[in-house]
Amino acid sequence: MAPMATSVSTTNNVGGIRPRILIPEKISPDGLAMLEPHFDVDVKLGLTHDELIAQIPSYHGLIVRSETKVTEEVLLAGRKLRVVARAGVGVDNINVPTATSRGIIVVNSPSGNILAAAEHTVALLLATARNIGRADGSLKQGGWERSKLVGIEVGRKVLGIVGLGKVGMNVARMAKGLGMKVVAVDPYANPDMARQAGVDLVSDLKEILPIVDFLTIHTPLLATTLDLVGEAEFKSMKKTARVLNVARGGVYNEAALVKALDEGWIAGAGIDVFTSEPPKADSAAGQIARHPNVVATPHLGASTVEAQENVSIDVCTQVLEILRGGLPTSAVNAPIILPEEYRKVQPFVQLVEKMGRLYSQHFVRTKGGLVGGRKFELIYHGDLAGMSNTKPLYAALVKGLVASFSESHVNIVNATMIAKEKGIIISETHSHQPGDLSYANLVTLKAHADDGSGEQVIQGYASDKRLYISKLDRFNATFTPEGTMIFLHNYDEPGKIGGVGMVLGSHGINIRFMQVASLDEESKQGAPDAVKPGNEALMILGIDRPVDEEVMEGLRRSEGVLDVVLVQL
Ligand SMILES: NC(=O)C1=CN([C@@H]2O[C@H](COP(=O)(O)OP(=O)(O)OC[C@H]3O[C@@H](n4cnc5c(N)ncnc54)[C@H](O)[C@@H]3O)[C@@H](O)[C@H]2O)C=CC1
Ligand SMILES: O=C(O)C(=O)COP(=O)(O)O
Repeated sequence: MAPMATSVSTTNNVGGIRPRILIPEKISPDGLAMLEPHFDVDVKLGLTHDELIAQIPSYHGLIVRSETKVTEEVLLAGRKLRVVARAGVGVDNINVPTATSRGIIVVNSPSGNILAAAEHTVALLLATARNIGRADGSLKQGGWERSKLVGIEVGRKVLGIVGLGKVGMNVARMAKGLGMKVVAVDPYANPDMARQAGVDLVSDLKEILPIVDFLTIHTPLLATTLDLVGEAEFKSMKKTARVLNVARGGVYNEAALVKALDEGWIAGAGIDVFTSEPPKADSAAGQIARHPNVVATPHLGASTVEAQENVSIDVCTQVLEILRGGLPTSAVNAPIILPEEYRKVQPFVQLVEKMGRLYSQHFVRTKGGLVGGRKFELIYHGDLAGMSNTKPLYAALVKGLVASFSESHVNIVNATMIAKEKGIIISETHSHQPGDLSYANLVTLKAHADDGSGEQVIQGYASDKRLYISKLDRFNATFTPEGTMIFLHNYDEPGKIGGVGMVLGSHGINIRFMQVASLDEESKQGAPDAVKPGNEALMILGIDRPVDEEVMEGLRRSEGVLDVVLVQL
């Protein structure tokens, strides 16, 4: 079938790069309307896996439900991808480890559809108890079967729940409302919440299997939950028991379920999800879907108008935020950071990244040092010292440090992994010393070298959203780290500025700003005779464009110049 393409918006931004978002599944328009003004949103339903791989390279965002398999191949082909959004809960159709290693943020909507899923579970519970599917089918075929379709009541019956998470807990409350006794197994559940909901929490699935009249599983599909209920488990259940699955195909072993139904080990099942969707006719899943004692639905748990609106708005809000450089509220592969925390830390994210770039270009060139294999210390002073979630700052430092020598796209998702790969060790210190408060928020970056080249220091602060570097190694300065800059280490003698101005002027290079930073007090006193004690300075020049080696050589040859470094920030 040819893919159906609907371009919700195709206009481009002035100046070109307008992020593109691909949507290969039906997503409620409520969220998409938020994206249209900012991005090119292409809804292309019915793409095959190969078509998805062919199309993904030009997209920055991908929004899916459960049908699209976001495999390693798709993620590797998605060279521009920044975010994969799952408009729902389960991310088992997304290769999250690959996304993480590529720095792609995976977001979901953890609670937008849980009420829908819980209600669908209850719908299947009652449908299996009262043979609703068969009765409806028979009547539509012209039948009028009453005695064959006698059901059972659910009130006063025992419901076993495996996985007392968001969906499981909602099912528990609804079942209590139906007058059921509820028992649950979940090693990570909150016992107080269970008690308050009137649920008996037990530690072992084996304990509840012989006593339940209905069993429902609400765990994600993990290695530990695959085939949670197999032949042995079905055999230990009451012959009158019914099982429900609105979680994921595979938590009940499908072949064992067919056997349990055929052999009469249990009485029936209500199944919404299958190991392969749609189930293949000759597979166990297909047999389940067709079985007369099964009420089957085609993965409809989240398919309500309300749930689809919720999940669409939830994930589109996050996609918007991420593609504008912000952070999501429910990333599957990134730490959670609250919006107000992020607003506070945001200017420092830029500052710390610049400090990392400055380090890797300035110190590595002047001292012949290394970035990889080094130990760095980030020290937060003033108000920043009180921040508990400094993960964005950590990530920004890794990004700044590796930007000059690596193609890696570093972000909050993969920063720890990339730092580890490069042998960069970063410790963070929250300094509460009163002496630190010359600025409200100050960050110090220290690099400790094992090779004897000493300790390097960069200090900076942000004020009114402007960034400043206030110390570079032994020099006190105040400059804005941006654009192309030349750092010229020289003897502090008259005539230096004129000489440098002449060299740059003769090559037609404009100086945006210039500053002479002097040695800090401690260094003035301790300076060795060879460098004329207290007589060193660091000239910092902001220039309007990158310069070539000839200009740099000209500067190096100028009288009294010790060292010249070109830095791009
Ligand atoms: N059919 C559908 O359309 C929908 C299906 N779902 C699926 O429902 C499932 C549950 O979703 P939520 O409740 O939102 O997840 P959740 O993460 O809130 O809850 C899962 C619970 O399972 C528990 N658990 C994990 N391993 C366990 C084990 N071995 N034994 C017992 N408990 C275990 C966890 O402690 C957690 O409390 C997911 O697989 C999700 O994809 C969710 C929405 C719609
Ligand atoms: O949210 C989930 O986990 C679901 O299974 C819902 O899947 P869907 O978005 O309806 O394809």
